[in-house]
Amino acid sequence: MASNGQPCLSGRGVTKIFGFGRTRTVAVDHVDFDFHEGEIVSIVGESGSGKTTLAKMLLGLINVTEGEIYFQGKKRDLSSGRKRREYWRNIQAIFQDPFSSYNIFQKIDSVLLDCIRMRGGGRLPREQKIEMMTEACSFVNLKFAELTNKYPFELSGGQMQRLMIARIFLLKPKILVADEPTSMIDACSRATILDYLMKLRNETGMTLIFITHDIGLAYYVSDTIYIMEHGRFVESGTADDVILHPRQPYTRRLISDVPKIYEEWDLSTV
Ligand SMILES: Nc1ncnc2c1ncn2[C@@H]1O[C@H](COP(=O)(O)OP(=O)(O)OP(=O)(O)O)[C@@H](O)[C@H]1O
Repeated sequence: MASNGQPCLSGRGVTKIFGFGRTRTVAVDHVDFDFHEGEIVSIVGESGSGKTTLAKMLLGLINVTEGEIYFQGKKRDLSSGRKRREYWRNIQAIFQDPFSSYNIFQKIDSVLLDCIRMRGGGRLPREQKIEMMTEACSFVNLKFAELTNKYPFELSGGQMQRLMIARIFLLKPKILVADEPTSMIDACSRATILDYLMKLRNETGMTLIFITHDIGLAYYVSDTIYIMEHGRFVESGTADDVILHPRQPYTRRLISDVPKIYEEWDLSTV
């Protein structure tokens, strides 16, 4: 594990209830967690298990009904606009649909300049900003010079996700929540995106939280895995512990849906 052992984001009894009476849904039910600095964590569960709701609470996009979230050891306080903006400097997200992640009227230059501004670099000389944007694009193998004056929708889905990672490269948050970031792109781009995310973690030491239904992907990328069923964490531990020695029937079922998850591929039979 690349973690240095300090919990960066923790939760105790974190719960989210939507609606009242007959429409009442307990989407996340008293979950406890400790995500450490530099750690890659996956939260794995089937559709409707509460993963996205938990991700939104981590990001401070929706309120917690019950329980507490701690950021760097202190109770998280999002009670004012200033505190929320400060928190969002530290935690960022990549969502599954790159097409809906951009404002269609905003050119790529402006998307990246916003990130520099958010990091306090708004008054830097133009040449320095261009240098920073060029570096961020080349980190994900995009050429900034070819992107200026273009709109994100002129890129492919895979290129848009890479641009998302270039944004994160500029923003350098302490925590990145990636909610099914590869589910809408082809298999080849998927491996590339995962590799860039891991490279980014290695270079910046950020905590990476993957939200996914894909336990195979979780095993490939994670230090730690949390298994979510009906809003609860039913099992958690190192990726090897959870995948090689699953204790819960639910985990075993998720694993059995991915044949040969941890066996070597025998290409001689193909
Ligand atoms: N805004 C909302 N209002 C009411 N119920 C909601 C709301 N958002 C989510 N839910 C319910 O909470 C439960 C958990 O949903 P959530 O989207 O968190 O699951 P998920 O594991 O992310 O699923 P998926 O993988 O399909 O995105 C579901 O029963 C869902 O219907």
